[in-house]
Amino acid sequence: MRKIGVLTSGGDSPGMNAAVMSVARSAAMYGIPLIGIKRGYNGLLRKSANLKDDMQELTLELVLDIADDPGTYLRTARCLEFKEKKYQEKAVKTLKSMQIDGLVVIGGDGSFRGAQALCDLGVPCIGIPGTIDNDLPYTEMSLGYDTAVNVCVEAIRKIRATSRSHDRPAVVEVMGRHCGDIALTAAVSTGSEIVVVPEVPWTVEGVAMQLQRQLNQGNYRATIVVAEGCWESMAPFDLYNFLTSRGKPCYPEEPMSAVRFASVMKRMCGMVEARANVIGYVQRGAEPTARDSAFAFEAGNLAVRLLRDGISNQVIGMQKGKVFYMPIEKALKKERYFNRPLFDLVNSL
Ligand SMILES: Nc1ncnc2c1ncn2[C@@H]1O[C@H](COP(=O)(O)OP(=O)(O)OP(=O)(O)O)[C@@H](O)[C@H]1O
Ligand SMILES: O=P(O)(O)OC[C@H]1O[C@](O)(CO)[C@@H](O)[C@@H]1O
Repeated sequence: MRKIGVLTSGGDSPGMNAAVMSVARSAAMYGIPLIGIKRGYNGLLRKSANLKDDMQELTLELVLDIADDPGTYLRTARCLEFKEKKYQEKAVKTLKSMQIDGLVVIGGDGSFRGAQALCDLGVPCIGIPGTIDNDLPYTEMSLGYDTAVNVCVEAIRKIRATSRSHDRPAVVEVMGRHCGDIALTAAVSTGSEIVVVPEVPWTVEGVAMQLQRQLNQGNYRATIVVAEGCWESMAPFDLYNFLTSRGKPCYPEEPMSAVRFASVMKRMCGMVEARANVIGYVQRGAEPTARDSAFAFEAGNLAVRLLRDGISNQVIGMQKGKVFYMPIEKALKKERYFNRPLFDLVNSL
């Protein structure tokens, strides 16, 4: 390997910087110069006027202290045109011109598809899972998920404390576009009474009945944890007619949201108040937990060792507590498992 490149792609995730630091220390130890590529695959398409805005040599001096920092030092971005072959070929040209013989890609499944495309064009790539969503079925851990869950748990505990003081239920929206893992784990870890996720179809009336059951039991401060993407799996509901007929302004085409959902619950269950909280980007911009940082450290080193040893087109993961690797193509074909029994348990107690 003359040089190795590293990039972060997709949504940022806590632990990405720790992985870059580990890649840098490992590359330095094996005597391989390391180039940091900026803003995901955009950097490989050389969109900036100055080379240094697209890539820079990552010396130890630059990255030794970034491991604990949230966000990603290399910046990240979505680069939609990279799905097209002509742009992938352009990236290969850039890599060749920079004498970069191998690439470490830190990101989620979309980023891994990009890495697979580069592998198909002859560029050795290794993927490190970095997404808070935990939607990569081949691995038990993805950088940022543990941190995101812990941020949610801390927030929900506080929300439940004030909900308890005021005897009023709360709707808490957490991240997860197509994946309800953050919502489910956060709900289980906080004793929240109801959880709603994109994986399981649901009705507004059904959740109102669940909440009513809690109220009937004297639990006036039940927490409904909803995953950001759960509105997609909601059965059609006439929000406009429901809210406007009950004196709450709403426009005809307005979609459901945590705030509107809390309003609907309040009116369906005849409560004085129900409050919505959207935890949002504090989940993604948090400092990594020790668990995420430790995984990043091991994964970063393994990625460089694999490239050094001529092993490529692999993604790194965690299975039964051990770091391992497997072919990207195979990993992307794995079916995702959603813990339905746990989901049913939370909603049935
Ligand atoms: N099929 C594909 N072929 C080539 N590149 C792809 C493909 N899908 C995605 N990418 C590249 O990966 C980038 C990130 O993808 P995506 O937005 O799906 O995020 P991700 O890596 O899955 O992470 P997260 O879901 O956590 O945001 C895209 O903007 C694009 O540059
Ligand atoms: O940065 P954006 O485009 O708002 O992305 C949000 C999405 O990214 C994720 O945080 C994953 O990185 C999802 O949970 C969320 O739906």
